[in-house]
Order: sequence, then structure tokens, then C-alpha cells
Amino acid sequence: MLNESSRLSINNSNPRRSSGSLNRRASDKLKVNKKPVEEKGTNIQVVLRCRGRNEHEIAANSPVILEAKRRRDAVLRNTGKDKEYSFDRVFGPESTQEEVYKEVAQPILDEVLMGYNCTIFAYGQTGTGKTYTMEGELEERNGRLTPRAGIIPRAIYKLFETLDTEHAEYSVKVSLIELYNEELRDLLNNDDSRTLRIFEDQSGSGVIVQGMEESIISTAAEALAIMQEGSKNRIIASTKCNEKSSRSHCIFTLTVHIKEIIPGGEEVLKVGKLNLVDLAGSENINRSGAEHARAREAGMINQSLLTLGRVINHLVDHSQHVPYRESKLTRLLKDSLGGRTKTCLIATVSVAKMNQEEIISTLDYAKRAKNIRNRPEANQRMYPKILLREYEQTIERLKADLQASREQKGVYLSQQTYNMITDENQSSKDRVVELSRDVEGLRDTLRDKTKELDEKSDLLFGKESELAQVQANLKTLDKKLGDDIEQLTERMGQVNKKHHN
Ligand SMILES: Nc1ncnc2c1ncn2[C@@H]1O[C@H](COP(=O)(O)OP(=O)(O)OP(=O)(O)O)[C@@H](O)[C@H]1O
Repeated sequence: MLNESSRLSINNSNPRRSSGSLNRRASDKLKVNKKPVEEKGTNIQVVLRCRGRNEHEIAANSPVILEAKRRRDAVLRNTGKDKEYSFDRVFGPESTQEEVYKEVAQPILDEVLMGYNCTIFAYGQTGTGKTYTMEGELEERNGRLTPRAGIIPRAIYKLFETLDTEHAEYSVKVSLIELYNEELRDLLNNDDSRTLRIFEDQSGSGVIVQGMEESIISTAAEALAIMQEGSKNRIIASTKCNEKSSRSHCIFTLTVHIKEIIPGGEEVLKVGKLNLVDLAGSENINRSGAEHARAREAGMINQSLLTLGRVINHLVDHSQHVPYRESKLTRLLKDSLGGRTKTCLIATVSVAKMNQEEIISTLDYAKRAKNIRNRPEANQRMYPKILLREYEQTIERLKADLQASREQKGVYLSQQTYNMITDENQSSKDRVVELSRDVEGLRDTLRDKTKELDEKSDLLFGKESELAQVQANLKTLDKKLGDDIEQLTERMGQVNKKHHN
């Protein structure tokens, strides 16, 4: 699977090929012409894609309740009351794959070529077109992509077309991983003995997936073939909503290194990265970010999707602590949410009334995500010479480690001890997950109690107003009674006077 690129030798000397990174990891000494952070940051881009009614929805006579209006608005017809939602772009059911690519992904690919890290997420209910939008049809026909090709194949083709047209010296790497039930799986490598682990790099700004295969590719067709193979490996599980629904998250990453000559004639490397993320179906995760109680009972909790919702809420509320570490998905994509990556969320929805609850839930989720601010920053250029020297040092260190373990010097563990440590480690991690769930349960209770308290307060307030009204009436009656008594006394005085006369 590891292919040598004939175009560029810079990556061929990379001893860490099997250790992928989703983010920048150039050490400080490699930095040149550092670009300033875009100070105030930019909101993440959010687009909505509506899928027209499918056969099932038409057969069920479920009417259309969501319509794309103009370029940026969607109108929801909800029990007689229309509600408008605005996004950076709204694509109606008639939108084509090409249109979505050109308007959403193409500008992002341009940013990647300028040296930025970018991420595109597809979020939505099962069967609303996440995979269609991200992958679509991967097969070529007569050496060309078909009209149903999605963002990934189009981005791959456009990337090579641009690099070749510009006669750039470059290298391109791809990786494809899946996250299912909080387990990471490499879709480009079936070797089950390789465990993928997530590490934050020393600078704390990036994430490294240790053990992940990164295939160097030299043509678009090669990349597409890899993608097709990986896509077949993706776990498909059935749910009630869609027979072939996927409950896994899929992250496809393209990493591009381009050689540049800076003024003065020195060679530098520009690095850009594009993460294309097809998330699991969002049903069972409600608007507040809590999962469906029945789903919890059925063991269908998607910890990662749940945490993604919570991370969004925390970012929008500018919380001090954002719970990135509570799931693998949010750990992997930390930099895409509130970090230095340029991010776009594509929310996919059905337009049929029978999915009303999920449509509203997705629209609200997307609306909230619009408020996340990232601070995009271009990756620093790297000097190949220094990079090579660093790699040579790494190779020396790895050789020493290998020698030590061969000679059983240094830290050498038997398989049994290693398994024991791994089990203990996993058990602690499981405990954290269990405790997080308990905390979530307590949060739900707190939320319910707060709601109850609010209702009681409203009731009390109503009663207080009623009491004040009764007291006011009493006061008026009291005054009237006093006046009546006064009048009566006066009359009686007059009568008595007459009587005496
Ligand atoms: N915009 C669209 N135009 C035409 N067909 C579409 C569109 N969106 C989705 N489809 C079709 O609907 C079906 C379900 O789409 P898809 O598998 O992409 O959904 P999904 O959101 O990825 O579901 P899951 O969560 O199960 O992965 C597919 O047959 C796909 O071809």
C-alpha cells in the first residue's frame, strides 16, 4: 500500500510514515516566514443540503415541509407557522454534486494549496446524503468522474490537475480511518495487530494517530482506487431508518507537501491538509446534545457524536473547559473546532414531513455551529534540510530503541505484562467513559429539575399576581365600606334630627 512517489523524494526519507498526523507538527526550528494568526478569528462556515423526497417518503404521502429560498435561506413549514433559517449557503434538492463541490469544496481546496489545514464535516440524519455528498460515486466511467461523484473524488482530481498544471514539485499522502464504537480502525490497512492510538504532539497543537497508514499517491486514479478499497471496508450497520445505515464516522485525509523557492533561492516546503469527515447518522442525539434514552438502553450510544454536540455547545457558550477529551472524534478533530483549521459543516436534511423532528434538530444544530469561531493560521514552511536532519535523528533513536528491545535492555516487557498494562489502561479509560455517562445522567436530572423549578416559579409568580389583585380589590371594597358607613351614619344623624324636631 505504501507507494513511492517518483515526483518528490522529500517524503521517501520519512521514517514516521506509519505514524500519521491530522495536524501540524513541524517543530519550531523548522519554521520560516511565520504568518500572523487571523486575530479575531472567523466563524466556521455552515451550509445546508436538502435531499428531495425518496421513494419511501413519497409512498408514505409525506409532504414537503422544507424549502430552499434564495441562496442562503431555508423555510420550514411547521404546523402552519413558517420559520426561516439562514446559512452560508443552502442547496435545494435540485442541486448537483458539481455545484456543491464548486461552491463549497473548491475554495477550501485552494486554501489547502496555500498551506492551510481545512476540514469539511457532513452531519445529518441517516439517509439524508452525507456519504452521497462526501463520496458519491467513486467509480470512473471512460476515465472520467461521473456526475454523481462527491467531494472526495472531485477534490482528488482537482488537486492533481492543479499541481500538474502548475508544474509543482509535490507529494500527496492519503489516509482513511473509521471510528466505530469508540474504536479506531485503519481502512487502508487490514492488519488487526496494529492498534491505532491518538497522541497530542509535544506542542499541544496537533494530533498524531500512531500506527495509521499514510499512502503516498502519485495520480488521482491511484487515490481513487485506495478510496474505493477503503470504502468497502467501512462498517455498515442497519438501523430502522435506513437499511444500510452507517453508524461509524469516517475521516479521509489528504496531505500535500509542495516545494517552493523563497527569495534568496532557498527551498522550503509548504504543507496543507484536508480532512473530509463523514459522520455517523445523527438520530438519537437531540437538540440539547443528549442522546435518546431508548438509544442508550439499546446500547446505541454514539459517544463521539454526543461529545461533538457538547463541544459545539461549550464553544458557542465560550466555556472555559471544552470537553474535547471525552471522545475520540473530538480529540482527533480538536483543531477543526475552535482551533487553527478552516472548517465547514455541511448539514444534510430530508425535506419530508415524516422526518420533521430530525429536520428541526439538524437545523438547530447547524444554526448553533455557525457561532463557532476558529483562528485559521497557515502552516509554517519547513526547510527540507533541517527536516531531513530531524528525521535522521529520529531514525537513530528508533534504531537504539529496537536494539535495546532485541537485547532486552532498557524497558522490555513480556507479552503478558504488556497485555496487563494495556488492559489496565483500557479499564481506566472505560471508567472515565462510564463516569462521563453518569455525569451526563446527573446533568439530565439537573436540567429536568431546573425546568420543574422554572415552571413552579412561573406558577408562584402567577399566584402572587392573583393575590395582589385580590388584595387591591379588598382595599377598594374596604374603602367603599368605610364610605358607605360614613354616609349611613350621616343619614342616621339626619333622620334622628328630623325625629327630634
Ligand atoms: N442530494 C441527493 N440527490 C440524490 N440522491 C441522494 C441525495 N442525497 C442522498 N441521496 C441518496 O439517498 C441514499 C442515502 O444517502 P446516503 O447513504 O448518502 O445517506 P447518509 O446520510 O450517508 O446515511 P448514513 O448515515 O446511513 O451513512 C443514497 O441512495 C443516496 O444516493
